[in-house]
Amino acid sequence: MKKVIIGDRIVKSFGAGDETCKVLDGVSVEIGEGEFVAVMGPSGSGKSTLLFALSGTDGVNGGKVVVDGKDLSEIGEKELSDLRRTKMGFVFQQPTMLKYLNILDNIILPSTRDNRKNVATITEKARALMKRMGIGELGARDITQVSGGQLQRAGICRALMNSPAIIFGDEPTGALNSKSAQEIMDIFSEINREGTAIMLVTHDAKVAARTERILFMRDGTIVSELMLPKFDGTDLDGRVEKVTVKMREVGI
Ligand SMILES: Nc1ncnc2c1ncn2[C@@H]1O[C@H](COP(=O)(O)OP(=O)(O)OP(=O)(O)O)[C@@H](O)[C@H]1O
Repeated sequence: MKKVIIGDRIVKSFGAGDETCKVLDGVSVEIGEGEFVAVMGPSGSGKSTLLFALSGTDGVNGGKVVVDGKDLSEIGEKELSDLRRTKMGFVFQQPTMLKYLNILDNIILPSTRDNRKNVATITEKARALMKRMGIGELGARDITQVSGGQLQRAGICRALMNSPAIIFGDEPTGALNSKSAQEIMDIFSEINREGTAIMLVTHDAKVAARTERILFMRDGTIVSELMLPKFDGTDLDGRVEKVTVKMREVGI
């Protein structure tokens, strides 16, 4: 399987001198094309830091991250930002949307910033995505006039605008009720079935159970891994049970 991202013995520290804190302690992980991966672990174990390192959001202090054959530490700011924009999509717990723009304009903003000529084509793509995500009628609304689940759908539309090879999600369902969370996971499953790799940080066994590989972190290292068949919509309870057993085994 071709790799979208390779993390090789990543070390990440914060602080300096006596105050230095090693948050990632030599983590190696590879994400294959079209893979659906979850990262679980206790609070502070380094999950988000790993996601930020693999996505080039933050630099690393040791080891390397390779995306699309390029070592992120060897490319310039502009190339890194182009790589992130074209290959990666990001979905956070609280979608970071601008208050003075409506939903549609928020979705197209990152794509139109560097491409003012193609606003009509970009808008058309956004509208098609919004329709698919069940928010086709909400483009003109303010971000305060939609529910949390609808706002997250808008965040997913924005992440998909450049047809990325991988979507990173940091607790994307963390602020949603369980029904909305499962609906958002249905969307992620569909996106993944179409070939986009997804890497999600989550505390929720029910979310992790929808993925096919779960990495368990403790104290800045990956201590265990659970493989599951790709989710086909059946036996979610059985999958959740497997994740829960493993969580207990690992001590989460
Ligand atoms: N910018 C930063 N400066 C200093 N310390 C940081 C910074 N970012 C993260 N840390 C520390 O690194 C450790 C790991 O943080 P991280 O957010 O990766 O954990 P996490 O596993 O995602 O936790 P949670 O489940 O609570 O979100 C924590 O101790 C945190 O305080």
